[in-house]
Amino acid sequence: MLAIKIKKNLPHFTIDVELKENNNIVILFGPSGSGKTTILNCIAGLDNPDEGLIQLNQKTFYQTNRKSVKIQQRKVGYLFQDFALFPHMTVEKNIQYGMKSQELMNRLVQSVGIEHLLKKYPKQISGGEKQRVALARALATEPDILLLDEPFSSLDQETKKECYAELLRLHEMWDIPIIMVTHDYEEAKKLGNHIIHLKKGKIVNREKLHAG
Ligand SMILES: Nc1ncnc2c1ncn2[C@@H]1O[C@H](COP(=O)(O)OP(=O)(O)OP(=O)(O)O)[C@@H](O)[C@H]1O
Repeated sequence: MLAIKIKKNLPHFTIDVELKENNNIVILFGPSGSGKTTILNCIAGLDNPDEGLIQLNQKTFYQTNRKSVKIQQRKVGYLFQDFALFPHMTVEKNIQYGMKSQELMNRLVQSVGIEHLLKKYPKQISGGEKQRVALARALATEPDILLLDEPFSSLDQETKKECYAELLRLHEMWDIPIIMVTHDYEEAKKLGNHIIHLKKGKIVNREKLHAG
């Protein structure tokens, strides 16, 4: 169970959101600059709210006036908008970083279709390929929660479909919350149990799609 009730002042508005989610796929949907990435960063521990509470499975990541739990202790898998691959490591080493099992790695490498890229460095591969590597790396850590910031935006339709299927399979297998940002409403409907519509830091609509 993920419980969030946070406020954070930004230059032009205040993020003020409350969420309680079981192990669902939750889509954060909203215009550019509405606070989606900032919310993911607060869950990951890269940024802090000004006040509130962030809890995952009885573990308090953040609470007003208390020392927040460090990012390394949160067991968060995060795919960043800019993919954030380590430039000096090959694709293989990037995925192995924080990896839990070789078997899972082999499976992920195959399902996102990057077997042929393992010995290459990030600067030698395309944007869509980087995105697939970043997705495999986020999943390979077997996290307690998965945060995905536009994880499929640079992929072609065929690869997207395969990655959707793999994400749904892993979600079923691991039963963890997945919080995902996308600007693609069709994608949101295909993958999300819930869609949270954000505008200037506030939740303006909550859609329940699939049971969860
Ligand atoms: N480091 C920062 N310092 C100051 N303001 C910031 C910073 N990061 C983001 N902002 C501002 O906070 C607001 C929310 O940004 P955020 O990146 O969370 O939005 P977003 O919904 O993820 O946008 P996008 O869909 O374009 O990625 C924006 O108005 C942005 O300009």
